[in-house]
Amino acid sequence: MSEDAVKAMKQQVGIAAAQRVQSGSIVGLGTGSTTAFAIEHLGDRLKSGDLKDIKGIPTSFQASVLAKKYGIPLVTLDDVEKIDIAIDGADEVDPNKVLIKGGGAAHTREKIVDSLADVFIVVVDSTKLVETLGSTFPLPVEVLPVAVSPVTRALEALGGKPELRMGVKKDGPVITDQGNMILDVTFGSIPNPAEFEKTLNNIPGVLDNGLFVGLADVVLVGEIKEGQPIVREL
Ligand SMILES: O=C[C@H](O)[C@H](O)[C@H](O)COP(=O)(O)O
Repeated sequence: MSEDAVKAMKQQVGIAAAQRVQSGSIVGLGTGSTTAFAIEHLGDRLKSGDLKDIKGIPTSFQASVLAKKYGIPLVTLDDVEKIDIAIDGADEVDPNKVLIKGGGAAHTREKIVDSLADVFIVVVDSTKLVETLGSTFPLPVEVLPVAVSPVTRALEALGGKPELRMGVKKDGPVITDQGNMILDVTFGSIPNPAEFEKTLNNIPGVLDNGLFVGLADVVLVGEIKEGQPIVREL
């Protein structure tokens, strides 16, 4: 599939999710290239007057920068008791709406925000749909820098092949918004994600991993049909 086609699907699905936000809502703002289109469209709706009085809770510096660019007022988790709706992308989605996230190293904060939302809408293009999790994308694990070596060994003992994520346009490892590092772990497949999520998070030094189990309420999928981008619900 061409890059333009994937971009068109992401844009369409991002807009579709942003259309579901109602005036007065507290909105969790996810991270990544698909959610960026949703944030932009929320800004467009605010500007046109179609949407009023929303407040965003960003899941990363990226989301916060975009929200400011598009005129979305921001609050923190200290300012609100609940989040009405969260919109976020994913790297893999299985038929049970279980996700792998963290391709942008933001999954720890995303999980906090997405799990607090009354409605969590996932936005993906059709290339993200998989039968078995872990088959196309390594699982991101956020790790305290001092614990990278022991956590690497623990992940290997669980059958994974961990690789320290390295920066692009930056020498050395990727440092997350929280000051930690990311191990991308290839498992080949993850047949029991609910149990595995807990097993991984029990390793001392692991902050959180990219498995999102039982959190997604709605998955919107961008597809190309007869040459045009369309959106369907999984
Ligand atoms: O850490 C990043 C996030 O989990 C993203 O939501 C995920 O990687 C999907 O990103 P994109 O929409 O750019 O494919």
